[in-house]
Amino acid sequence: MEFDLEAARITALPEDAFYISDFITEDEEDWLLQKVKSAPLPRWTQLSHRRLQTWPSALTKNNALLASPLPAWLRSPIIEPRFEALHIFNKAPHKAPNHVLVNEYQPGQGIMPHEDGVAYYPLVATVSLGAPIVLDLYHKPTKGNREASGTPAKGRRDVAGITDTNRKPQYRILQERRSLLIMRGKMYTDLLHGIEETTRDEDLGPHSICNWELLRERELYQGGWYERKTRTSLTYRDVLQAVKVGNTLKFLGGK
Ligand SMILES: O=C(O)CCC(=O)C(=O)O
Ligand SMILES: [Fe+2]
Repeated sequence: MEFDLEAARITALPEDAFYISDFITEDEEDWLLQKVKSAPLPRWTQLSHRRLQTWPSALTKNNALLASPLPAWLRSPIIEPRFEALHIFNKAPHKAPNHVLVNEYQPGQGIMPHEDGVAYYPLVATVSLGAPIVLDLYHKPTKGNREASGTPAKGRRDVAGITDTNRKPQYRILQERRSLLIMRGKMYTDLLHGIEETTRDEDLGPHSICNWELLRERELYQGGWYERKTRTSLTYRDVLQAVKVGNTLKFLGGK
C-alpha cells in the first residue's frame, strides 16, 4: 500500500510535520488499549503528571538502548505494514523504530515543554488512542530573547527553559484518537513540545489549531472546546546507539 505523505503535511509548521487522522481503525485502537492495560503493573512508571511504559526497556545512562525486539503488538500493524508504506524511517540508522514510549494522561495531566533530545534520530511518530489532546509547540528560548525580556539566564526559567514572557505556545496541534503525528527535522530539533495540565482544551478553531483542515471530526469541536478524557500515546523513535545484547558486557566496560 502506498500513501501520499505530502497530502498529510501540516503546511503552517516548520519542516517537517505530518498528520494522518485515520491511521488505525477503531478495532485496532480497542485492541491496542487492551494491550497497554494488560501489561504487568511493574511495566508502568508513575510520574507526577502522567504514567509511562518504556519498550523494550529504558535507555542506559549514556543514552544507549540494549537492543531487543519490540513486542509484536507494538510492531503490527503500526510499523509493519503502515510505517513501512510511508517510508518514514528509511533514512534512520536502523531503518525502523527500535523504541516506544507509552504515555497515559488522565484529565488534568500533561507534560512540560521539552525536547526529545540527542539520544534519538530526529524523528518521532505518535499514535494517539482513547481521546483527543492538544500538543503545544514553543520556540526554544534563545539567549537573545531572554535578554530582551529582561529575564536573567537562570532566574525565572522553568525546567524546560520557557520564560514567563513566552509561555504562550507558538503553534497548537490537535491529535485525534486513532491519528498519527510525525515530527522530524527542524520540527524535532528547533521546537519544544508539551501538553497543558488542564481538564479542557479551549480556544479551538481554524485560527488556533494548525492542523484544523486535516482533522477527521471537526464537528466535535464546534463549540471551541472539549473535556479531556484519558488519552494514551505510543511514541515511536529510533535510538541512535543500539547495543546488541552479545556486546552488552563489553559496552558496559567489561573486558
Ligand atoms: O504524548 C505525547 O503526544 C507526547 C509525549 C512526549 O512528548 C514524549 O514522550 O516525549
Ligand atoms: Fe517529547
